[in-house]
Amino acid sequence: MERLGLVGLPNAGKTSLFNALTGARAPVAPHPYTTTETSLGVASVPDERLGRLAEMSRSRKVVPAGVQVVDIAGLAAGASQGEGLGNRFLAGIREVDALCLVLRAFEDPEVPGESDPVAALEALELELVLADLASVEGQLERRRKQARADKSLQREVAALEEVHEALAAGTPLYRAALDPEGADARRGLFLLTAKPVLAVVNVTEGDPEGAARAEKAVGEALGGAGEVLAVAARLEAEAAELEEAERAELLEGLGLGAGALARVSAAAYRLLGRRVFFTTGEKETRAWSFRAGASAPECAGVIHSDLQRGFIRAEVIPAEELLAIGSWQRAKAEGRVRLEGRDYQVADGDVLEIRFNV
Ligand SMILES: Nc1ncnc2c1ncn2[C@@H]1O[C@H](COP(=O)(O)OP(=O)(O)OP(=O)(O)O)[C@@H](O)[C@H]1O
Ligand SMILES: [Mg+2]
Repeated sequence: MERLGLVGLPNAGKTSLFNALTGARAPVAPHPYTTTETSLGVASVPDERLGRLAEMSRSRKVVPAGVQVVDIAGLAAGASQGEGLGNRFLAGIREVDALCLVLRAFEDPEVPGESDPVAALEALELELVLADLASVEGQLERRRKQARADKSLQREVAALEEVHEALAAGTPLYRAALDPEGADARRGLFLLTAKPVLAVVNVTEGDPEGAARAEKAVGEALGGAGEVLAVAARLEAEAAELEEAERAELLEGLGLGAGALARVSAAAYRLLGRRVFFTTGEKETRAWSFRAGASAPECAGVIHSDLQRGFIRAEVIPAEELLAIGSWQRAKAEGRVRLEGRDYQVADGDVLEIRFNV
């Protein structure tokens, strides 16, 4: 499962957001460095097609797709030099697939710290860039020496130099315009700012104008490098403790729609290039996560390795089409369920039934 790491200054509301997304009850407090160990949880990805399919099939169980969320210790200025919980913080970030920058925009005199999301973004970016710069500088020296003897390393050196130049100018790699040719060489560097990002602006509840303003300012500062979502994390964390129906009612009443979980997990899915397909029957209806572009046997393997090994064919119909027809049997009888082979690229929202033989 892909991992989304919550990154922010102390007291930004990372754990509140973590609790809102995962339904966990990790400690939240108005003092910095409440979180010292990284905690892991799973955010389910709400999908309204799932409930409708389950209803159609009268399924006994419904299983949504998920994304792993990692609550990382707060970052302090100077973390790249080992300040605050410096190294622990950086190690936590290395292990995730995408970054969710949590930026404080709520006002609360009880909670120490600034409420300036753009300044917070700059502070975070500076630390991440400095950490990357330190790793690139070490490697660049070594590679330059090696390239004198081995000309085949020159391309790698060129890629490193390009990265070094961007970082030295203070630009995180997620918004640097880098030569696609150097992508392979860059992957081997495991740099923090090479990961895709999204930003959550943690706003005061019940202030839509303030939220829109903060969202816009951060969007401009990020320069289109990532999606920006305004979330009232404290309120959403409280809502996450309620029963599902009560929660939906509360969020609906406040004009928050499906809430932060739906918006943030959907944004993370887009960012990570994830897609879902469905299986549906009386036993269960389930959403399965796969990488965009995966073939039918690869998707079968997401369900079980036996299904990939013994893959024969996939029966396929888009969820919306199936829902309009109203039953799998009828869809089959009407010839609307397609039979696809090994080369079929599964599309987001496909309902699959795998024929296999082991
Ligand atoms: N949108 C909000 N409005 C008002 N208060 C908030 C909001 N979000 C979080 N808080 C409060 O801010 C304080 C810090 O929140 P939280 O513990 O989630 O931050 P954190 O980023 O995890 O901090 P740390 O770095 O110490 O782990 C808590 O008292 C929390 O209730
Ligand atoms: Mg915390």
